[in-house]
Amino acid sequence: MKVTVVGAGNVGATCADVLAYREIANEVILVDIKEGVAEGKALDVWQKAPINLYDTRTTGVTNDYEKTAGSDVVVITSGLPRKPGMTRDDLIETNAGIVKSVTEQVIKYSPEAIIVIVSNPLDVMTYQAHISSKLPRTKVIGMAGILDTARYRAFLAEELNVSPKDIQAVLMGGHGDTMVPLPRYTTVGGIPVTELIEKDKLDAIIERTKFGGGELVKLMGTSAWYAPGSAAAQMVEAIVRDQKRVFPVCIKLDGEYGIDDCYLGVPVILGKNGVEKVIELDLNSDEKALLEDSRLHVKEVMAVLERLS
Ligand SMILES: NC(=O)C1=CN([C@@H]2O[C@H](COP(=O)(O)OP(=O)(O)OC[C@H]3O[C@@H](n4cnc5c(N)ncnc54)[C@H](O)[C@@H]3O)[C@@H](O)[C@H]2O)C=CC1
Ligand SMILES: O=C([O-])CC(=O)C(=O)O
Repeated sequence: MKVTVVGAGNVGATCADVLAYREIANEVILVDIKEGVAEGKALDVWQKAPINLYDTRTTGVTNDYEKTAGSDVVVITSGLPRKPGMTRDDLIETNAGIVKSVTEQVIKYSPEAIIVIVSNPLDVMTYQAHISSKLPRTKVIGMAGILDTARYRAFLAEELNVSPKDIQAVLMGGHGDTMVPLPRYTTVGGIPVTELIEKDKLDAIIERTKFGGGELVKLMGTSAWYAPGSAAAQMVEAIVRDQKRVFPVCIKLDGEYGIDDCYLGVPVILGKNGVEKVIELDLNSDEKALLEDSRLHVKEVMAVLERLS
């Protein structure tokens, strides 16, 4: 299995590292526009192989898409990260141009690839890659839900003093402040979370999750990379190993949840064909209202993209 990661910055390099040391792919190509960056980071990951004992070949290139030919999965992380005081949506103008040109080059050499978008604003960059690639919607998907759910699970594990491994959760909607965590579908070792935590504490964790990306931007002056890079690699693993994992993933909705023509995070089954099924939960009226807020927000940002192009 061959996987290309475009953007050898914080998230892209982390993703390539996880793909290599967990031997998720046989071959990883790291691409960046900045001369030497991808080559250097790929070489560094390869030099770690004898220490951490893996044999995934990792190669870096500067804008040379011929080397990415025949990739099974392409992860796109190229683009600006936000700085303190910015929203993800503020990145749209620069990142739309980057995602468009990268997608066009990737698809030229890997027409059968499944594309995983990471660049922000996530839902609308997935839209951009979908229209630029002309691939079916099931093969152009965005990474956000695994990360947002991981933050929610990590905060709950800390509060309840349990292993994060035992917390299962699902989170829907856009990757932003309007994301929709679903306490009704959150369990701790099979026990509904609402039986283990007071409502005000759970509400505080949900609020912290919604602003989880911003919390890290404030601390570091740029956005997160360890959890995002690992989350993207987990999506790649589900695809290349045909694992049929159930994850929240951003995809264009075509009638599911009564929503048409909008890119939103929803639970899906992820396997070798990309999204193999969108799982439709029976949402209650409060959850439906939150999802509708999220849809309206993403639609507004989609309209900005349409005006730009
Ligand atoms: N979906 C999500 O949950 C998350 C999304 N992100 C987003 O991922 C993106 C990357 O974040 P970082 O890695 O932290 O940024 P970074 O600045 O560390 O890396 C971005 C890399 O993209 C490269 N690049 C720019 N234009 C390019 C082009 N045309 N072709 C190839 N490479 C190009 C840059 O040279 C740089 O090395 C940002 O847009 C950020 O907002 C970050 C974390 C989570
Ligand atoms: O917050 C950001 O800008 C990066 C991101 O999407 C996240 O970490 O959730």
